[in-house]
Amino acid sequence: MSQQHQEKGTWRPLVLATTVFLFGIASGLGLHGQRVERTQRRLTLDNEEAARQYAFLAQRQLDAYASTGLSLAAHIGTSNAISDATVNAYVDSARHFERLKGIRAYGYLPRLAPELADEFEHRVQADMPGYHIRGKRPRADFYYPVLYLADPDPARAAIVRGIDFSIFPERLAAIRKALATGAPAATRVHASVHDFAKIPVVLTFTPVRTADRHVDRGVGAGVVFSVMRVAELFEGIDNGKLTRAFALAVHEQDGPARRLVYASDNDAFRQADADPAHVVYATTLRFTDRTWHMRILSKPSGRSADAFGDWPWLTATLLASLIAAFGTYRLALRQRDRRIRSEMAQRFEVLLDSHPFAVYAADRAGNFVFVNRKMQQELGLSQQQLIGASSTLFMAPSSQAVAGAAFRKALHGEALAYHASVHNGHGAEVDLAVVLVPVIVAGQVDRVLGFAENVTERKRFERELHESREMLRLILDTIPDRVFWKDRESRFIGANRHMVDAAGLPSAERIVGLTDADMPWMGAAAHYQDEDREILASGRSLLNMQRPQTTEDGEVRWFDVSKLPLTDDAGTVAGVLGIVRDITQHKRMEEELTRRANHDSLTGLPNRAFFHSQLNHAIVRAQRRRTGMALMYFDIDRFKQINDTHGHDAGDQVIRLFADRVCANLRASDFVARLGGDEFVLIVEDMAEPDVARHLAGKLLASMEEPLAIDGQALRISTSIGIAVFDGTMTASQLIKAADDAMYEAKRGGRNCFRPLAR
Ligand SMILES: Nc1nc2c(ncn2[C@@H]2O[C@H](COP(=O)(O)OP(=O)(O)OP(=O)(O)O)[C@@H](O)[C@H]2O)c(=O)[nH]1
Repeated sequence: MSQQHQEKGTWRPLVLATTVFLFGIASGLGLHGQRVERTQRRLTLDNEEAARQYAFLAQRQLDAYASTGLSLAAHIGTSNAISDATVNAYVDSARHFERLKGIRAYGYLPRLAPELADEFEHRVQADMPGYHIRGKRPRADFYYPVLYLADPDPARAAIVRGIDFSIFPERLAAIRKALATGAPAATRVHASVHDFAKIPVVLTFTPVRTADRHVDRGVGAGVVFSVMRVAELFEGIDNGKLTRAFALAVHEQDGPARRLVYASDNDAFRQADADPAHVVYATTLRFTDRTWHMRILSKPSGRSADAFGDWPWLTATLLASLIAAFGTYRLALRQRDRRIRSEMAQRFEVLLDSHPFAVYAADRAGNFVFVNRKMQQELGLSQQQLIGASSTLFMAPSSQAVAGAAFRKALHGEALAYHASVHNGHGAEVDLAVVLVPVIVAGQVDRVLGFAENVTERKRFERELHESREMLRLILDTIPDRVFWKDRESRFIGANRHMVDAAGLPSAERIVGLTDADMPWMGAAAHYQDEDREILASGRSLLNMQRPQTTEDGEVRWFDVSKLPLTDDAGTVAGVLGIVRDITQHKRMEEELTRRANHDSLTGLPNRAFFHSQLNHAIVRAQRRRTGMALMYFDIDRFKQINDTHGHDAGDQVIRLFADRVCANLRASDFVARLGGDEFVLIVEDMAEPDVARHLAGKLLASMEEPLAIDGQALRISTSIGIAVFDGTMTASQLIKAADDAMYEAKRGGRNCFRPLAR
């Protein structure tokens, strides 16, 4: 921000505050003048409501008068009789008239034709002695004498007076109107006729219909009347509160002359006409057939405002202006800060809007106050839908706790990162890596900025990679081979379970970094590392190398080892993959097969095939070493007879025992083989002289002298031996033939002897 900006920003609050102070003082003084008036107006408003209520009460009271007259008329209409009892009943039933404020008297005026007046008087006198109708008008159509009269004043108890009400024109007009309309009618306000004080009254007449045969049926038997003092009526409303608080003026509304019905005082009456502004409330009151205009006026307060005498007000004004000025100063400062912040926020928002990450800002309550375009894309919702919404609203249930905890920490000023899953507007789950940064303003975290990277794809890839690694590990651990892989320095990087077991390690992790020198086969480590180096250098595999290995128990086991180069993405050899298969079992089977192929199953001695290869080797050795070598051919004499006499099994036993006796006489270097049947051959090497062969043949002959024990029987056998001594040039066939021929010589010579060296 520029220097000019700062100065402008600093002065502005001061100028504003001073203006507010001066304006406050001026307004305070100005307002003071209006205060009284305002107070008055307020009072007026209050009063208007009160006046409205008073008017309502007045109307209710008037309605009560009218309805009481109607109910009394109904009573007389149903029980038209003349007796003390009926008078008493009438008085009792009419008691409720007495509760009405201002009722002076009420009673019944029968409608009486003049020609029936005498009869009527006579009939009434029977029950009420002395009854006499006074004031009868000459030539009148009807008389309206008082028959019943009641007075709420205890001093003026119920009396019966025979005065004819129709002598008063005012009353006669109202009576006629009531009878003509069938509804209550009232006189205008007039002075009481008999009262000395001439108090203004209104008389109400309510028509009575009766079935009496002395009066016109259906027209009206007469009227119920009541005398009401209007002043008492209005002053009695709300127990006189009305006339204490207000001035009241009521006028008759019908007719050109506005006759005054009631005025609470002369001033009020005059004021109402002179200054309508004093009228708080004006309304019309309906009373039977009459309409009254009522005006309720405010009474003058009598107080006047003193502009400079009201020190508390002025002090308050000064104080208020000072407070307002101070408040304005603070507010202006805050607004300036807010404006600066808002400008900065706007700049930030422009920057953040194009940020490659989803960026948002949340207020202290966790509601979004800003979301950038990427954020809207990630959640699939518009800015309008997101602003104001709770940031936890979109969290997957599994992430709510971690996200909530992170947000609370951020509110304490901590910047932190976490992973969370959210549900976007399309219902899909999105994995986010979120970094929360608290935005601190005036020492307090104002809002929290969130930077969220969509890691859904990455997490899916990691998950798949993990799964495929797990699968690979499972496969590697399942196959019976040992598998390992090494780096360029021949250090193990990994191995399967069999390899780890063979290495005597507790887990696959422990093999990482070790070399063959750390393994139980450390003696072969140098050799193995040479192989590794060769593969790393050449890039070629070394396949199916079979090698024995002696275990810690001393057992020799055979392994088939293949080593292959491991290449990296660039095709460079980066390590060695080794697959080691334990072929001990296979090896043993192979040896067994070889042994079986080269040995005779009956005696366990080498067979003919083995003999031939051995003979060739012996010839080569004899020639090379120039040592003596002889071949002996021999069989059991007359073996056929043994078979024939003792059976083939016994023959087999003889062959086995014969072979044992032969072997018992041989040196380790001698090679004996069974050619088949009872035929055997013996290769004698490294002979110092030809006599060695003769000597050996003699030993063999002698060894047969002891009878064999066959099936509990002693069996004598002998052998005939043909000896051929290698002359240094003979082939194997020549040597065999010479030995064979010599053996036949021995046979011919009588058996149990050897040829040709026998002497
Ligand atoms: N029990 C048994 N007999 C065999 C076996 N192989 C061959 N033979 C018999 O061995 C006998 C060999 O007889 P020869 O060698 O021809 O005659 P010999 O009776 O031994 O008489 P000389 O050799 O002239 O002394 C034959 O009867 C064969 O059937 C064998 O594995 N077991």
